[in-house]
Amino acid sequence: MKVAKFGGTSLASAEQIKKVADIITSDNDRRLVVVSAPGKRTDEDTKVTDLLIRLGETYLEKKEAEKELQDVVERFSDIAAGLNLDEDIVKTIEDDLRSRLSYDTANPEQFMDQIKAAGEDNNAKVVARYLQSIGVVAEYVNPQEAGLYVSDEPGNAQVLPEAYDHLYKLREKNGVLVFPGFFGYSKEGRLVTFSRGGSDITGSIVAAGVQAELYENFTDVDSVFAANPKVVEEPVAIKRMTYREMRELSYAGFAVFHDEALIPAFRKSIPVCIKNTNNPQGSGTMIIAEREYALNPIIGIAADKGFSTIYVRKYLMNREVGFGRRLLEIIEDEEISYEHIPSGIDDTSVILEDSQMTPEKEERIIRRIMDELGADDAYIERGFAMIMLVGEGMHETVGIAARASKALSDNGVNIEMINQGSSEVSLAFGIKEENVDKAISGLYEEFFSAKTVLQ
Ligand SMILES: Nc1ncnc2c1ncn2[C@@H]1O[C@H](COP(=O)(O)OP(=O)(O)O)[C@@H](O)[C@H]1O
Ligand SMILES: N[C@@H](CC(=O)OP(=O)(O)O)C(=O)O
Repeated sequence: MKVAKFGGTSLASAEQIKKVADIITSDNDRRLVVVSAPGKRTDEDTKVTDLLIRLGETYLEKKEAEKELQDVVERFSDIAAGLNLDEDIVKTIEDDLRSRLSYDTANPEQFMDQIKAAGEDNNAKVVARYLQSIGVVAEYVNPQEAGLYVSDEPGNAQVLPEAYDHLYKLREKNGVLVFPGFFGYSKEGRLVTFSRGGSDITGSIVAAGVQAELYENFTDVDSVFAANPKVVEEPVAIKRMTYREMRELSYAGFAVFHDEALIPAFRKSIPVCIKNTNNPQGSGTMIIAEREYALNPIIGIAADKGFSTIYVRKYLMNREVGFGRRLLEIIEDEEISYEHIPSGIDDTSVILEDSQMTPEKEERIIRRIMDELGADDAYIERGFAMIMLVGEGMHETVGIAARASKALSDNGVNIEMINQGSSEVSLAFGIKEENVDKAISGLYEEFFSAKTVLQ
């Protein structure tokens, strides 16, 4: 049994859904299909999930959002018409959206989860109905009935261990099962969504649950490339990479696969294949436990913006027992997580995602560092990007850091921070956001060439 997940771009229109149906029917092992909400049809378009967020937020603010509701209905109505489905399905979707709006708004995050999940839930029903209409034995699967249990953290659900045994029972069902991505249910029966892009996570959990032979993740590119194709022109395609490499690269900015999606498949040793809905014959990228890395120690370069640094200086910091713990406690008290802590003798920096910081938090953190830790200086700098060089062969290859630093300096990029992960599968550089594109291009030229073949 294979699990095939189709992303928003693969389901953005009736035309795309027809391609998806062809892919499903061309392989009898593709029995479990996980779907996202309809995504962008063009670069300027809006994803249905974003339309739903607009709907929910407008409703919370004004207790009315008819225009925003109709925008969502229209997307599904276009799709239903293009697939020659009965009009009644559009009416059912509209009723479903209205009933979600009547959910209790006392907890806005729980309310928003109800609304956001409507994209995947209704799209799964549309896809199942279309498959039936072309003669495929297919059915929609309700994630609650299937036992996809998750923690009760709105917008950031984590799968609960017991979910896997429940999901295993899906193997007993016949035909093609269409499973909505992006959300599960708490043990108390509340709908909870994963973080954005989370249908990849559903696919991986379901693949682990049914112990699939393969988890196929269909998107809009032929493979995972060594660098973001929007930054580097025609980057080399990665044929094979390890779970660790993909995890690091997706964490560091490869938007093609959610960084939390690998773990369930990895734990059950299920290979993952990234493929293109618009070119399903292509071999795609296989993500597996091990690869031969002698020829290609580095497999990819990723970058992500939106980081800030809390810089702290105190003379003899290195001699002070418990300084690091007390610094992190101050950050923990503000419910902020951190990414890296590069340190010197008398100074340290805590690098974190800027989106977690507010002016009030910033003010409290700096004041406490000065007052409680007796720091000589403390301030926050914004506008950093993290560049990550990733490859299993890094730990056995001399000179990678030197080559990377030279490539950055040759391109006029100042390095603000360097951090080698303990696993030695990645090397991170902190740089100013405005330098990201030239840093990626410079590193790409240093480690890859037009002739590079990533085995
Ligand atoms: N290194 C990379 N390799 C391939 N695609 C990448 C890479 N980095 C970023 N991307 C982007 O990821 C996009 C696919 O992810 P996403 O839009 O989430 O797809 P989906 O809608 O299928 O879930 C591609 O269109 C591509 O622009
Ligand atoms: N639709 C959700 C979940 C998802 O995974 O979407 P996509 O497959 O289009 O990245 C989102 O936009 O966040």
